[in-house]
Amino acid sequence: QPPAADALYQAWGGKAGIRAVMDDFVPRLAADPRTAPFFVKTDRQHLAAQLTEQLCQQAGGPCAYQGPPMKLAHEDLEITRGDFNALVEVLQQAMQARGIPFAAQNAMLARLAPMHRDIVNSSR
Ligand code: HEM
Repeated sequence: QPPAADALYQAWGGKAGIRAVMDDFVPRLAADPRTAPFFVKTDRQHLAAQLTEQLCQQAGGPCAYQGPPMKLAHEDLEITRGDFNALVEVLQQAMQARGIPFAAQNAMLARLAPMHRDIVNSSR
């Protein structure tokens, strides 16, 4: 029997579980010296809500991210591969802190990783 389409969503504890990780993740992004400069003016509640919709959708949950496409959302930011990797590390810290099972952490990262093509736009 194949895994349910929303197995990853369930492993994350549904939308509330995803939101809890994002509420941990966004303040970490604003605190980590590698990512903080990008988020000085950010509305953290808005970002956590938008990320929740997006990760919920990526996990196969009943959500539809309605925000700007990733290329447009990041085009003025000069994001390098190193910046992207730093954000992934901070996300790993948040997932770990919220007790997301390791396999479910990696499955989510695998779904987000291809977005680097639309987000990394600088080699500085
Ligand atoms: C897979 C990786 C990433 C995902 C899924 C992601 C997702 C998002 C989403 C959903 C938004 C909200 C767009 C909106 O509603 O306007 C956003 C905004 C933003 N992202 Fe990313 N992002 C990623 C990587 C990065 C990286 C690597 C950086 C910089 C280190 C970054 C910096 C920002 C900033 C500064 C904003 C704007 C926040 C604001 O409204 O002030 N993102 N991102």
